[in-house]
Amino acid sequence: MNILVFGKNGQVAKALQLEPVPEGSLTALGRDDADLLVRGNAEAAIRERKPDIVINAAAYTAVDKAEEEIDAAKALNTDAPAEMAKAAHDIGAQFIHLSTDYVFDGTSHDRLTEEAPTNPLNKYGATKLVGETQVMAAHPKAVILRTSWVFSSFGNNFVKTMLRLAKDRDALSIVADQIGGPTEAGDIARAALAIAAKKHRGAPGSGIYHFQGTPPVSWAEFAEAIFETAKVTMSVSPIPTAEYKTPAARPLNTVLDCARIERDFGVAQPDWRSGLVRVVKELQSKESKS
Ligand SMILES: NC(=O)C1=CN([C@@H]2O[C@H](COP(=O)(O)OP(=O)(O)OC[C@H]3O[C@@H](n4cnc5c(N)ncnc54)[C@H](OP(=O)(O)O)[C@@H]3O)[C@@H](O)[C@H]2O)C=CC1
Ligand SMILES: Cc1cn([C@H]2C[C@H](O)[C@@H](COP(=O)(O)OP(=O)(O)O[C@H]3O[C@@H](C)C(=O)[C@@H](O)[C@H]3O)O2)c(=O)[nH]c1=O
Repeated sequence: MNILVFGKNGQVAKALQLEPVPEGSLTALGRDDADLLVRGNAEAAIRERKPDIVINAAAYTAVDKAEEEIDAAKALNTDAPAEMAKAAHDIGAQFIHLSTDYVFDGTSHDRLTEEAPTNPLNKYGATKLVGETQVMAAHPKAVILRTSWVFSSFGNNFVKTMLRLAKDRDALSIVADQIGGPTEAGDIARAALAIAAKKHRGAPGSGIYHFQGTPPVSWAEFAEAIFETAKVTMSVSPIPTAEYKTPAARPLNTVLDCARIERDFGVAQPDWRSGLVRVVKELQSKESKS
């Protein structure tokens, strides 16, 4: 099983590169190998390497900046995934793509199934949603993992932001009315590889699958858990979204129903608290070495 990953230096791609690939190999490509802003690069890379499976972990993930840089967000989140899906389909490769809880508007009070109505509030979510549709149109057997609130010891994420802010602050105001599920990049990588192996052996599942850490929390509760795990003293004041102004609007409730992925691929919902312990340990060990 030969896997080609796009997004080499991103959180999920880095986690993928740390996992063992039984009976196979994994090659990751970054911006220097294939700049995805240039049409045709993704297709050329897939045709040249002829993998069994393509995993797209590249994206434009700067949610606020995407409001301004719409062309780049569309190129990365819509056009490049569509091109990859078509090229993968053409050479007979499986395709696994990642999407986001920000395709929802967050107004539902229920757990969101894969069929729940979408209505992105921001450009990042909108470009990811069209990406989902185009991927499935180009490659009907593709798998799209919709995940959320990704954290790891690499790149940019909320855990690293909180620990960075704690260096010169002893109090933070954090939104408490946005509820979702933090998801460790390592858990996403293991889920994607388990699905890749099953699809490679001919397992039938395809389409959109929700995959999110549990239990559901607010960003404020997540921040409390981060400081508690890292043994950092910090006063967290819960605030409503209205009091934290950002260029891009964010959805309130994005608690995802993850039953389908367990039913079709036997992938259980991970407990983010275990992932947080691992990631805080990794960050503290990196810091003690620097
Ligand atoms: N982060 C999150 O909280 C969430 C992420 N997701 C989805 O999961 C997936 C992975 O996210 P995550 O690992 O956090 O993403 P990251 O932002 O950590 O990584 C994205 C990668 O895309 C690469 N990239 C950006 N522009 C280009 C370009 N022009 N050409 C080639 N590569 C480029 C970046 O490269 P470089 O390092 O060179 O900039 C980076 O390595 C994405 O699809 C994202 O939408 C879903 C829900 C939540
Ligand atoms: C730094 C900070 C953030 N916040 C709020 C802002 C926002 O509502 C929430 C999270 O902030 P961030 O900007 O770090 O997270 P954000 O970039 O919105 O994270 C999203 O990224 C994309 C890629 C996804 O796909 C989503 O699933 C989600 O993970 O916390 C505070 O309330 N206080 C603070 O001091």
